[in-house]
Amino acid sequence: MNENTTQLHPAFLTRMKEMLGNEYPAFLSSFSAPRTYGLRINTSKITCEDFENLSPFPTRQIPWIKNGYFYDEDIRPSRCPYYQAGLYYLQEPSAMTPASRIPIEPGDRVLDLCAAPGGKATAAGAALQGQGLLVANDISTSRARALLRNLELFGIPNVFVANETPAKLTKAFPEFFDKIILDAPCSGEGMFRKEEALAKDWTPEKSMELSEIQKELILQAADMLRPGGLMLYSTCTFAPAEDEQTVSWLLKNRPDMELAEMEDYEGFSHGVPEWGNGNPELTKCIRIFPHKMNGEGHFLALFRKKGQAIKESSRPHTKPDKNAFPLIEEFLNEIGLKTLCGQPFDWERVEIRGDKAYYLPPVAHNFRGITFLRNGLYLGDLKKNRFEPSQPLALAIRKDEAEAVISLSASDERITRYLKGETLNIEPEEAAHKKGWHLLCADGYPIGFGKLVNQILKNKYPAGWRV
Ligand SMILES: C[S@@+](CC[C@H](N)C(=O)[O-])C[C@H]1O[C@@H](n2cnc3c(N)ncnc32)[C@H](O)[C@@H]1O
Repeated sequence: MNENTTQLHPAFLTRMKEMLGNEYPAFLSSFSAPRTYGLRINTSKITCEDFENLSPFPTRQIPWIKNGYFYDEDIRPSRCPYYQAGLYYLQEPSAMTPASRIPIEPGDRVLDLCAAPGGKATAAGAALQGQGLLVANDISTSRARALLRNLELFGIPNVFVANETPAKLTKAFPEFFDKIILDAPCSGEGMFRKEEALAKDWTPEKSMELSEIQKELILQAADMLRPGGLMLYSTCTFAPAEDEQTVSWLLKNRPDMELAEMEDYEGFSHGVPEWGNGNPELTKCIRIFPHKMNGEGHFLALFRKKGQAIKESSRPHTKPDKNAFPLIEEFLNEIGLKTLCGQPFDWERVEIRGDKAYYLPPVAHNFRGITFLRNGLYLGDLKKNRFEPSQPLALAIRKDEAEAVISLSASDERITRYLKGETLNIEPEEAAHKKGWHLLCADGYPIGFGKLVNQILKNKYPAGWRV
């Protein structure tokens, strides 16, 4: 045992030795290997090719994730303005795998049941390209807030961020979703290298306790999946009680659920039937071990619900409050915005609540009784005679979608100063107009709003977003 494995509980090591046999020494050695660092490109804002051309730091493609890149430990991608523009999400490479193995298409109705802080939900939202609906839920209020912030940073407009018990959601959404991600709370054995606290907190009883929760969650999630829909179950643990055994339990209790194949990669291992109830179908599950590939540790199972359901088309929203529209319209005209996330701006989706304006998801649903943090995109505030745009609106606008922009190079020190809340001097040739609302962009990618007066850009980057 080396210094990196002395923290590990002897019962954990004994179980891993039994599971891995002659691979066990390699598994142990992986604890002395450096951690892997990754970022995932937000393809709803930038293509991978454009990112590769733009990236100011070196990256290497993650071979099993189309839009994922490794970066070195000494790089701080969160300090780069592209991060504040929502161009990528920092995520451990194996944790990118679940969202990459469920085929989400624009227009789908997607649920991420245990979504905070948003590692999988941001990927699902980007795949939707503004069409369909993403319900992202977490039972913890503080974690749901972090989830909302990450979805806003990613510029995802068609989202409903809930803070509910899965039982309540199950009642509201019977057989509603085309795709479901259940990234369950787990003992986190695959994250021991990344988070030492998880290793210290591990007890032999923990997996059994968590597996009871996982069984309940997976049944509730199955209830919300429409026939013909797909559900991805994942954990970041190696414990069979939380992996193959949870999957076996669902298959046994829900004959309408079957396992589906996922796109393979040479470094993946597969589910082991004997670690579950012996069902040979369990080999369709994917396991990620740190001694087999450049990732920490994960388990994935993709389920299909048997049968077919006709996909309901989106319904228009009812009763838009048109009184507030002129102020919003005036603002949209001022910045020259006609589309949002590539779709024509749809006034039927504008909802006014109090003095706030929202852009509802294109899929209408009755969310009554559900505790939520956000329904749609927060557009901004209605003041007495004017409209103040929100930061989430700035981030939902795609490159070249607005006309009134000030586009500086990401390396221009004014971008850093803007992100700190300072006012900026802008040369006449740098701004689209002489005065008024502008969208400040880093290399064309929106960062936030400002108001130009006499070559001074008044900073509208909200205090809570500053770096
Ligand atoms: C593994 S984390 C999710 C990570 C997230 N999917 C991501 O990729 O960023 C599990 C989450 O489940 C939430 N959770 C725990 N128990 C839950 C329950 N009974 N129902 C819903 N969420 C739960 C936790 O608050 C936690 O945020």
